[in-house]
Amino acid sequence: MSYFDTSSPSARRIPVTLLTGFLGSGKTTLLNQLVQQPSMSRALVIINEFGEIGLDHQLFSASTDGEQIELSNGCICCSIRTDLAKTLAEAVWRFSREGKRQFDRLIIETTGLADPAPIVHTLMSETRVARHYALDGIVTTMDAVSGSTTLDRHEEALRQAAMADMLLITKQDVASKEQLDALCHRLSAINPSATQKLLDHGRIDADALLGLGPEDMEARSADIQRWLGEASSEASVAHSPTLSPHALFASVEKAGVQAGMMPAPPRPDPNRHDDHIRAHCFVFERPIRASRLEAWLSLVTSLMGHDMLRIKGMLDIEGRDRPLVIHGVQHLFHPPVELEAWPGGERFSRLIFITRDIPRETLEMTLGDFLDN
Ligand SMILES: Nc1nc2c(ncn2[C@@H]2O[C@H](COP(=O)(O)OP(=O)(O)OP(=O)(O)O)[C@@H](O)[C@H]2O)c(=O)[nH]1
Repeated sequence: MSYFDTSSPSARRIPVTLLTGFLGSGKTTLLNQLVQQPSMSRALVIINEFGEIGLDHQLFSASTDGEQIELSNGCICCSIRTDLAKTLAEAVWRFSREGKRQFDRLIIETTGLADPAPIVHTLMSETRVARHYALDGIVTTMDAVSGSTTLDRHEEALRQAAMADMLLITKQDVASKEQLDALCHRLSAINPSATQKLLDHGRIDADALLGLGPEDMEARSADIQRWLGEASSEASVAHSPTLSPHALFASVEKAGVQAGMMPAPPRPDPNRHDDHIRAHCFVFERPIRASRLEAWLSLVTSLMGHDMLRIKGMLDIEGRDRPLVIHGVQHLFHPPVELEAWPGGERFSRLIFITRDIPRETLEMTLGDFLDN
């Protein structure tokens, strides 16, 4: 029997959960919890990351043996939509053994800047995809601390909230009651039909996220587009040449992580989402002194405020053997987490900044001053 045989009951379409939510709102944290649970044990996970150096897939693979695909050459809602379609179509045979598919559910974690509508469109309208997959639901994480500000400032967040079947409100433990109430109230106005749940560090019964069953996603998507006042779901993205290296920092290539992560020349710029939002990735080969990095991070977050959207890092800190993972979401820094081992045995620091209207040179100049002294 072939897995292309759609007449067979075992070849029913594969349910897809679209996991979305703004930068740093807790998608990877949730995903790591979900894949530990029996109902997700045969899930294939696709992680789409913004910027040429991805960390999420490494943090995810550190926590599970499950099958995963990393897409980091751009955002699947815009610049690499065709890559998504191709990846989905190929996954059916790529993750098969002796004619049997090795996964029976798909979870797609989008970038924090993704518009879910074009992704839904790809799932439903690309014949080679729609033949095998069916949307099971859109789950959106919302950060209770920064959620209201993010909805004010970023249309992407508004779209993610508006399209959700389930809204998972994260970080209630560090939010004030006013922040939490205001966000829940606002979300009810934006998307009254979505279920809202409070999430503590990603902990939820995975079964609660299954079968959310949008009946007519196409119609709903069109309604939402109208509601958002936009005529088309097609995103247009400006592309620019890739980053130029700086003497202070080892290039990604030198650090030996080129394979599968750096874009080939004609590809869209993976670090650029639109004319304003950029990912700036830095790699350091030598261990970093914690006190200097801390001083620098507090300087840039206080100076650049809301325009510093997200900081992620896996760091080789002087005096420590294990990697330290740091997460900054706008003004909030989460407690760092020490991993058991260096993913893939590659010991070096990587720092990723997702910014609005902050040129790379500004970061390089200040970082250079701090780390040189
Ligand atoms: N206090 C608290 N922290 C949380 C909670 N959920 C997630 N976090 C923290 O928030 C930070 C960002 O979480 P991630 O899961 O990486 O967020 P993300 O949405 O995948 O981030 P991007 O990939 O940048 O879009 C991490 O430090 C998490 O530990 C929560 O419920 N409470």
